[in-house]
Amino acid sequence: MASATAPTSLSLLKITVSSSSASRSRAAVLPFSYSGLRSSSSSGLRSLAFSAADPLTIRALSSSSSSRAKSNRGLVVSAVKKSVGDLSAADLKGKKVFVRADLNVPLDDNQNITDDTRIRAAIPTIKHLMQNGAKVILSSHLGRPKGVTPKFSLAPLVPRLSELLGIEVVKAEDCIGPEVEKAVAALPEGGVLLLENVRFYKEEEKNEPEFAKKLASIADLFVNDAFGTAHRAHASTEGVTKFLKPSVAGFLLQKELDYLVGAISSPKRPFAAIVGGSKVSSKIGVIESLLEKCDILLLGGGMIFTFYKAQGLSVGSSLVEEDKLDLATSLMAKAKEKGVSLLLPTDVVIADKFAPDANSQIVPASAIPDGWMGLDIGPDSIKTFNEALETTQTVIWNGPMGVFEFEKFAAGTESVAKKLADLSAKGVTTIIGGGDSVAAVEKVGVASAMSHISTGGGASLELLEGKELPGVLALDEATPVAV
Ligand SMILES: Nc1ncnc2c1ncn2[C@@H]1O[C@H](COP(=O)(O)OP(=O)(O)OP(=O)(O)O)[C@@H](O)[C@H]1O
Ligand SMILES: O=C(O)[C@H](O)COP(=O)(O)O
Repeated sequence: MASATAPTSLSLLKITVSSSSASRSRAAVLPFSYSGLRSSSSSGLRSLAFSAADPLTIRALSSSSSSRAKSNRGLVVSAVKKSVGDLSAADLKGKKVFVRADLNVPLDDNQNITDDTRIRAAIPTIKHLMQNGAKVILSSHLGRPKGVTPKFSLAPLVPRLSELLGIEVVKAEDCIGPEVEKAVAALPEGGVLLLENVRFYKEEEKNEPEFAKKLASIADLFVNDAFGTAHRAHASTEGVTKFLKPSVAGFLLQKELDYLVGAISSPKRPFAAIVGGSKVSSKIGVIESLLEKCDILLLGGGMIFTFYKAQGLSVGSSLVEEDKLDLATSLMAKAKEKGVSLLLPTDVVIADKFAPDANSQIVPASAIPDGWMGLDIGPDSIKTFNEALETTQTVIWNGPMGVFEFEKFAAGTESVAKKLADLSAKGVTTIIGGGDSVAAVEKVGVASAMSHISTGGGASLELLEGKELPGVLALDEATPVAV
């Protein structure tokens, strides 16, 4: 298997060149006005927690990013979004703020939270609002319920939220209606009311204006911090912006955009992308987008066998997408044309069946016997990948190198995770683009070492493909400032 990387695209940010300093926005100095990057060696979630106490720090440019800012001189980035950090204390004090977060966390059969990452990631914005005397009305979905479904209630989140916020969070039984209005009226400054799962209403996913209007009616302004749901045009992510002004980005949303768009749009070079996962078909957009940006592209995971086969190699019973052979050939040609160094694994760990206890052996990529399937990248590939990564200043990773869920085939993925942690400690910007690569990084215990770990699965993939996220697009534009 191989590794993969995440590309980036910038259709979200329309960049124009200007020589006039008067027309430069703040984004001309800070790469994008919705924030500046923190130190590349800081951990994503740790730095978020830090910025909760001092939200301005999220804007502070680290020494590593200041060189990037320099290279952006003369650029005006438009379509940038206003942030909660742009609002003054007077804008917030006593105001009812509708905060959309993505608190879609996994629960076990006993309704215990098995991973609270998304709750912790939402805390900085909520704390900032509390500290500024706002009344926080917190909204989220959980799962994909069809109507009111008790097992998808947000009630199990209340104790953890209360613990992290240091106050007693009040829970509403609904997300609209008279009871909610009463609870909002009783909310003190600095208080937090958690609304019930907004997807208990089918109108949420249909983005029905009347429903959005009802949600908006209980608040004065809107903060969207739900990065993981920003690719959905739903009533609580997009619809409410039509009824609430200002509508601004929260700190988590800012940070995700900083890394998944900002750090990749003008990276410290060399810039490597590692892309893995099961199928090339699900990563076409990401690979194509990354090829426009990166210097080195490392490929791993199940997708590499389609590339091998396209080159005429035998792949045994490895995962292959026969209808994507031409695509693999054209991606290789595109890499050449763009001057991107495309690295495919040179050896693989093969198995006689798809199982944790399969027999395994290491063979050159060109010597996979019939009846065997490649389930991980081999030691030579790991060495080559590590050497290539050693030269980089920015790395983005999306998708495991192999079937890391099986211990026997986890070495390639784990070595990439460890290598990125090492690089991070040396000041390289390391970005984990969501999905299984995040699980791998957590499994290895190096999550806190990375510059940024995305809280979005589908949202991060869409962003890396260069798609515009409706939940971001709908927010107010930042006011340009002369510099
Ligand atoms: N050689 C391989 N053969 C079969 N499956 C593989 C191979 N290498 C990796 N995989 C599987 O790919 C899966 C992850 O692929 P996927 O495309 O979902 O990547 P991802 O980046 O996690 O995507 P997402 O961000 O959408 O979750 C893992 O479950 C892993 O076991
Ligand atoms: O887990 C996610 O990716 C987000 O919470 C979005 O959930 P959804 O795919 O059900 O919209």
